[in-house]
This record gives sequence, structure tokens and C-alpha cells, in this order.
Amino acid sequence: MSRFQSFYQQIAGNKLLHWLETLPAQLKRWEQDALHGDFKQWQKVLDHLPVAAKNHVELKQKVEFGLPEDLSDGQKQRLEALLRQLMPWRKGPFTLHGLTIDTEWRSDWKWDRVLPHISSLKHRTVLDVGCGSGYHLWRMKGEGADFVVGIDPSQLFYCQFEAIKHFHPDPTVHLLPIGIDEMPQLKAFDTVFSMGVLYHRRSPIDFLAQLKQQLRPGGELVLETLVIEGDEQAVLVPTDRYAKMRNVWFIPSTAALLLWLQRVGFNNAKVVDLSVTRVDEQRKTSWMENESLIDFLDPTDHSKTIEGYPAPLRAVIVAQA
Ligand SMILES: Nc1ncnc2c1ncn2[C@@H]1O[C@H](C[S@+](CC[C@H]([NH3+])C(=O)[O-])CC(=O)[O-])[C@@H](O)[C@H]1O
Repeated sequence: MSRFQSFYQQIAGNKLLHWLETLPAQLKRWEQDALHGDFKQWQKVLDHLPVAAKNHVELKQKVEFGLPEDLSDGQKQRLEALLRQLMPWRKGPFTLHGLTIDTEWRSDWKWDRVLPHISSLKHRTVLDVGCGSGYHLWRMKGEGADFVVGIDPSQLFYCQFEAIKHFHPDPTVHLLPIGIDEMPQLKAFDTVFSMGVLYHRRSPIDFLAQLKQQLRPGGELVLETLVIEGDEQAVLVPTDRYAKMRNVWFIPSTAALLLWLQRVGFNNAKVVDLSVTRVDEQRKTSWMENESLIDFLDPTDHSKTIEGYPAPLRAVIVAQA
């Protein structure tokens, strides 16, 4: 039986039903391709996670499942050793039975910037495009969403999500290991989030159109991305790397981004937050030991990246389909 069976069952009777025409074949191919190398090792980690009481759940202020007293000291040490095999942990933090996975990013701070500006998620069907390990999926559920789906093609992030879900197997929260290009036009979600993805896309305007194709008419887009200062014609295309990332293509001004959204047919697009990313929001920890933001900035001037571009400035934009 497919590992995605419970997802298929959940959508069989709802407005995502049409997805069943394409998704099972895609995920079957994914399962066939994935089952070797690192993924096989990560799967072993998932298979060995301890079974413990599931009666403590906190999703409103943070993502925390289980109490410390539910596991013996030995089980806790084993849990930590297993979860460390899924490093690097980038998006979080998560607390499981008192063990905190101190991730590279304080994704909770991003959520705090986004939440005050969006429509209530109560009873909504929500999609998060490029959800990473799924941290925000849990916070969306905490805000009362009926059904939450994240998509992200990374096998590691899928395994990290499944490790967290092991401690709270909520049948209404799912991560599917696919990219946006593999999605049919569902026009069904009440809210679509895409945070931290637009600058990784080679065709950002097509990407915005793809996000719109997932929303029902009148549904809400919540977009978070890197921006620069400037007018509606201002867009930075890095010569090579941006903040040491090779896969950054377009960093528009907020004015340009609003124009792009208007051109693909979104209404009422508004910039609701603008924040410079701080070195305490993205940093090296014992769960992510590689370089982090401090290493990507000019050591003598934190207003610039190491390549001399403006340092990361992030905007949150809300718009209607
Ligand atoms: N084609 C694609 N389709 C879907 N996802 C993709 C694609 N390509 C890459 N990704 C995924 O987009 C995520 C971007 S990270 C943002 C995480 C979270 N949203 C956050 O706001 O913290 C930010 C960063 O790494 O710069 C990664 O998890 C990729 O695997």
C-alpha cells in the first residue's frame, strides 16, 4: 500500500478530489525513485522513532508534541540521536517530549510577522508551496484550518516532516514530496502560502500564475520573498551568487512585485510587512552546523551580502485571486 494512502482517502470526498487523477501516478514514481541512498537511511530513522503517549499538543504559540515524562531518559537520548541523523534541520523549532530541535531558522518569527495580516484560517483548506520541513503547516493547523497540505520536493524535508508527524499523526496535515510544476490547476484552496520560494524560481511571473491556479476565485495568496528597494522597474538578478546561494534568480522591489501580481490577475495586493533578516533569526546551531547568515554577509558591513548586494530584506504580500 502507498505511504500516501491516508492522503488519498482524505481528499476522496472533498474539493481536492480532482487531484486523484494525476497524483497517485506521480507519487508512485517518486516512491520507486526515492527508495535508496540517503532516503533509505532516513526511512530507518522514521521506523525506529519511539512510540509514546500522544496527549500533549501545542500549535498556537509554538510546535510542541508530547511531555518529557512520557519517555524514559534512555528513550529521550535515543530520540535525539535518531533526529540528529536527519540533520541539517533548517526550519523550526520543534519540541518533542521536552527535546527542542533548535533549527537554523526561527520560522516562528516569520509566522508572527505573517499571521496578523491574513484572513482567518478557520475551516480553510490551505496549501503551502515550498513548505520545507513543514513548520508552518502545523501553525496553520493551530489557527483552525480544516485541511493543510504542503508541497516540497526535498526528500530530507519530507522525512523531517514525517518524523514530527510521528508524534502527532493528524490526518488533516500532509506534506507531499512534489514541486509546484507537478501540480494540476486545482483552483480549490482557500489560502495559498508561498514563503521563501519566489527568488528560487527562474520564471517568477509564471510561478505567480501557478499559485493563482491553485486558489479558488476570491481565495487568498500569502507571499513572502526577498525584495530590494526601488521603483516598479527595479529587479536584482545576481551576476552569480546571492548570499552564497547559487539558485537565486529574481529579487524585485515591492513595487515591481505588486505590478507582477496585478499582471497575472491578482486583486488588492498589499505589502503588509517588510523586515531585514537578522543574524539571530537565521543562524548556525547544533542542529544545523553549516554556514549561516552571518557568513553570507559582508563582515565589515552587515547591510551588504558578501557579494556586495543589499542584505536580505523580506516582504510579506497578501492578495486575492
Ligand atoms: N519547484 C518547487 N516547488 C515547491 N517547493 C520548492 C520548489 N523548489 C524548491 N522548493 C522548496 O522551497 C523551499 C524554500 S525555503 C522556504 C521554507 C519555508 N516556506 C519558509 O518560509 O521557511 C527558503 C530557502 O531555502 O531559501 C525549500 O524547502 C525548497 O525545497
